[in-house]
Amino acid sequence: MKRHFTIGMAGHIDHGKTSLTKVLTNVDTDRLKEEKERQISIELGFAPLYENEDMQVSVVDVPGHERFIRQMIAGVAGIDLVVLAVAADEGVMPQTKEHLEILGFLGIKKGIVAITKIDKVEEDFLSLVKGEIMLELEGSVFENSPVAMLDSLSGKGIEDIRQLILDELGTLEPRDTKGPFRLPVDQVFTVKGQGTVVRGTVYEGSVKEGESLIILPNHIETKARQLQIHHKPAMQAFAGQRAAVNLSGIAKEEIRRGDVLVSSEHFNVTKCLDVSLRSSSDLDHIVKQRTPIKCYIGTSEVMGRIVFFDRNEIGAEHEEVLCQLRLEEEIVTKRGDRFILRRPSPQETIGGGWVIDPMGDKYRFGTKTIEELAKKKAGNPKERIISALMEEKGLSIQDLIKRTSLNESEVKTVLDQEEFLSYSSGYYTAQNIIENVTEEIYDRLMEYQQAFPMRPGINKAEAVQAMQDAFPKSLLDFVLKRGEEEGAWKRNGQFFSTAVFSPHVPANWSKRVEGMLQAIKAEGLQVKYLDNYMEDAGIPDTLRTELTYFFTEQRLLVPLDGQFHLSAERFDEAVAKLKSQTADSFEVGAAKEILGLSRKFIIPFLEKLDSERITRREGNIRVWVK
Ligand SMILES: Nc1nc2c(ncn2[C@@H]2O[C@H](COP(=O)(O)OP(=O)(O)OP(=O)(O)O)[C@@H](O)[C@H]2O)c(=O)[nH]1
Repeated sequence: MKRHFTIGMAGHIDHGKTSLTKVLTNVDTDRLKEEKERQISIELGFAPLYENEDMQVSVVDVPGHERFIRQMIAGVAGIDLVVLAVAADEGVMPQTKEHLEILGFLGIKKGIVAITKIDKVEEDFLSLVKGEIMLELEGSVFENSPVAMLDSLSGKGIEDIRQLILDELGTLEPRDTKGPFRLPVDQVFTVKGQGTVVRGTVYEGSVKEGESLIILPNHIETKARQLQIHHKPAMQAFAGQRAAVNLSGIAKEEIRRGDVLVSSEHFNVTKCLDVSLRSSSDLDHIVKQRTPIKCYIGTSEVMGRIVFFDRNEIGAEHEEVLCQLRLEEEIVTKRGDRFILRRPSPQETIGGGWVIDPMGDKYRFGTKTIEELAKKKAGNPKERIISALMEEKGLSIQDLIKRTSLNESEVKTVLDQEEFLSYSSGYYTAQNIIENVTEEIYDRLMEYQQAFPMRPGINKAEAVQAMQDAFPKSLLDFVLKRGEEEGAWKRNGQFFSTAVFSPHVPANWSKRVEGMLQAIKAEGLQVKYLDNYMEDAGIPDTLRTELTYFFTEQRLLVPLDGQFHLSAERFDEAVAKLKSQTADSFEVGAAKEILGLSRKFIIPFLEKLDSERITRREGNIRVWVK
């Protein structure tokens, strides 16, 4: 398959980037009128450099002026190789250095040094000039890079650098064009008769004409109606290619630079990132805890703050710091993405680094958090999955792909291992999380039983409700069922209790309660209000509701109309007696006589029979049902 590469041009203002691009590609990237007038490249200029059956190469001419560093960051994201232009007559200048550092932050590994304007230096001095420049480049990505000596005006050295570029590109690993498609938008415009077009470098994956796409972070659905690569129609655009995508059904106002075009929901929309940060070696001020920053990531530029967990400030020490970025707006990112932080004003590079976890959380200040972040940073696929599961307890495959930035097959390979299991269709967790949830549920049952020994256990809905903030509901359902099957607890209707538990009166009250039940039983069917017996037995108010519930639930007493509570034994005897002395049905008068009850007691008693479906009332008579 054809490979696609983008080459970036970096270097100090006026060091010949645009001229070199022009002689290499025959395209004048300084194409805007304003640029022509001011002789400064304002917009990023892209031009095709080379194409054969195996590869297609384009150049992005990155402007050199300090003010335009933001554009350089947007352009460099997605670049395979950087050509650093250094004018022979000036050598390495301050802005060259800033570019070098930014390239380092952006993780650019391959470079070529183009020493331009060699016609401006005596030939005898050239090797000296070259030596000096290479000395300045020590420690940067260009330290061991091939060097070309050029005169862009006469074309001297141009064929050498073209060959160097192709040779270097040949040594690069192919970009992943198989994964989900992502294109950070850097330009949005309307084309007459076509509608909205966005342009950017395809970061990963590929896109086909007609494909359904999503614009993040606003989740707007759209379609790639047409594709263009370097102003020529194309059926498909691949990672590394600069592409223009004509989108259907979208107004220009709905999209802006910094938005990201994706093919699936595999990407995180986030405002809080765990990152590895290195400060700039030129940083001349202290960056304090929660300092406002401007974060450049992909093509987005968002204000935010740095949050440290093991210090309150950083200087120019350049060491790696694990910290967090809290942004004011949502961005789209995944693990491994590079970013640059700048001071909002005066504009100055603070540092840069890469995203460890795109979905950061609130953590405590202290070494424990740093240890966790270090683990996350080092994490192999399995550790990353475990760490995401530990935070969320259970996740779908889609969520795991987002959280870990692994691809689908990597996620599935890890989930196939025995430490993981599916608790609901498509949702996974780890065995030890199941154990933790089991323990937590068990502890809750024990606590509940201690607090309410007279209740049959904890109501399922209540238990799920109480734990739903910490665990997904379907995971709780799964663990409740599994614990029941394994005998960790038992279920009685809607109630769960530990396996050996049965509701009981607390030992210190059992004697009095027993006496009270005897007293109620002794009174037969003509009882006083339950409260009177409680009073007589010296049962405190606080216990009465629980006890009443217990008596009914355990069927020690049968409540009539909520006022009287009969001993269950006496109630059953009365039902048996009535049944034995009547035929299929009976009238109130007959029941009164048989049971020797006054109207005050017989009516609630018979209504109880109806409500228990022992009898059925039909006008004046009651028919036995069972
Ligand atoms: N003599 C000589 N002049 C050159 C050479 N390359 C570029 N120039 C001149 O240097 C000036 C700046 O060149 P550009 O190519 O625009 O430089 P640039 O780095 O793209 O500048 P910015 O885009 O503004 O950062 C122009 O006047 C060019 O004609 C060269 O090899 N020899």
